[in-house]
Parts: sequence; C-alpha cells; structure tokens
Amino acid sequence: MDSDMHKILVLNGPNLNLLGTRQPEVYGNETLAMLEKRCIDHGTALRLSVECEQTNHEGALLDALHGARGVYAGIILNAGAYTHTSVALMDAIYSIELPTVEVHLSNIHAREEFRHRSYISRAAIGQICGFGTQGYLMALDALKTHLTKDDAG
Ligand SMILES: O=C1C[C@@](O)(C(=O)O)C[C@@H](O)[C@@H]1O
Repeated sequence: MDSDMHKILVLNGPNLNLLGTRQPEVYGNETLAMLEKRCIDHGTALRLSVECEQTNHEGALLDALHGARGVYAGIILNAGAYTHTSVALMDAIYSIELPTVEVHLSNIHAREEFRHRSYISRAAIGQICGFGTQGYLMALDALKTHLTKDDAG
C-alpha cells in the first residue's frame, strides 16, 4: 500500500455472512467473499486501501468501530438488523468521528415499516440502499470524494 493511500474499513453486521444463500430474492446471489473482493478491487482502483470485517455480534461491531479510530480514514457500515435497533452503534459512530457511509443491499424504505427507521443514519454522512452489492462500491466512491475534499483543506 502507498503511504498516501487512505485506509477504509468495510464492516458488515449480522447475517451478512450468509450472503449468497440468504433470501437471494432480496439480497442477491453474491457471497460475502465475492462482495469483499469487489470492494478491495474497487478500492485499489480508487487508490483506497480496503479492509473487510464481518461479525454477528453487536459488541464486536462496537469494538471494531472503536478500534478504527486512528487506523482508518473512513467506514462503510452495513449493520444489518442492528441498524433499526442499536442506539449503541449510533453513539459509537458519533464518538469515533470517522466519516461513515451506511449501506444496505435492499431498499429498506420500501420494506416493512420497522426497517424504515435507521439509528445509523443520524450519525452517518449518508446512506446508500437498494442497489445490492453495487451500493458498497458507490459508498467507496462517496468516501473517496469526501476524503479528497478533506485533503484539499
Ligand atoms: O440484515 C439486513 C440487511 C440489510 O441491512 C440490507 O443490507 O438490506 C437490511 C436490514 O433491514 C436487514 O436486517
């Protein structure tokens, strides 16, 4: 990695390890490994160094966010169902002060009412949903633009 490359953490939450087999009509056929590889490759094309993590545990998501401080320049977060329930994750994003883009494979606003509320959105710089795995690449584009603006002062 070039020393001037920003590091980005792509963090996936509960049940996203099952991508490819989990409700493919909603979440598509791509596996998590395929998605992570696409993120890394797209990051390289944008001169971003991308690392990926997935966990099914809310506390582990909190630990990953806390640990990102001073290591990563930005975060792409799909918190899965914790999106709709976790004040703790929202507080963590506020606390670490790293630009965070919220991503969902599905269009959460077109689904059940309980998925319309996102605690993550309050603390994120923006939300991308409904574009399947392409949304993660769009989030990388958005972070690249955001960080380039910061670099320019
Ligand atoms: O686990 C998930 C996946 C999801 O975050 C998405 O990527 O579309 C949407 C959430 O409502 C759901 O609980």
